[in-house]
Amino acid sequence: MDKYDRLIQIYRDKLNKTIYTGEWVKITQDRIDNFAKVTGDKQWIHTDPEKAKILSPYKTTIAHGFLTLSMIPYLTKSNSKEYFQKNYPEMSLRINYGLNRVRFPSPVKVNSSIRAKMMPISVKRIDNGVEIIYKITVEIKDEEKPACVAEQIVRLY
Ligand SMILES: C/C=C/C(=O)SCCNC(=O)CCNC(=O)[C@H](O)C(C)(C)COP(=O)(O)OP(=O)(O)OC[C@H]1O[C@@H](n2cnc3c(N)ncnc32)[C@H](O)[C@@H]1OP(=O)(O)O
Repeated sequence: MDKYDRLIQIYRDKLNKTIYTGEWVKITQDRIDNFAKVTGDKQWIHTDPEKAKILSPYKTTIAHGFLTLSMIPYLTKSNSKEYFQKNYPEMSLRINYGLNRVRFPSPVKVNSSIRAKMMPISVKRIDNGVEIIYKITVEIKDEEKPACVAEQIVRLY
């Protein structure tokens, strides 16, 4: 058994279980505006509180869906050194291979709080490595429907 088989063994026991629940993070207008600036997506539904109050079905500004998506590493702390050492023993490199299904079931209204949960749903051997797929659910405080559900594919070497 090599280091990849040992990692697969560890993850087989974690499959379909929530292995991490992050802290709540408030989504401020400032964060939304900064995301609008760096991506060039300045649609009023996100950036104009006065217009949104009158015209938006949500009666306030909402976060870009891609902002929520891009916060997944921060919300799960999965890119930290501590996370890597704890969760991927013996590995030296992690690659974000991409996403499968992504949905934004519920809008994130400004000043609401979100957090992420991680659940490994598949683990398999690949050439000189291991591939793990996580189901990520981003919840909104005091709301039933999540902001985002996504499957993230991670490769470990
Ligand atoms: C110009 C603006 C740009 C933006 O960036 S806007 C910001 C980002 N987008 C949003 O905020 C959209 C928010 N979403 C919604 O308002 C609603 O969403 C919709 C109106 C778009 C659709 O609503 P409904 O037709 O009622 O669909 P459903 O029941 O919400 O399901 C949508 C998909 O989400 C999955 N889903 C819902 N709840 C869960 C859950 N709890 N766990 C896992 N998946 C869930 C479903 O299965 C389905 O998926 P399946 O399209 O593949 O059938």
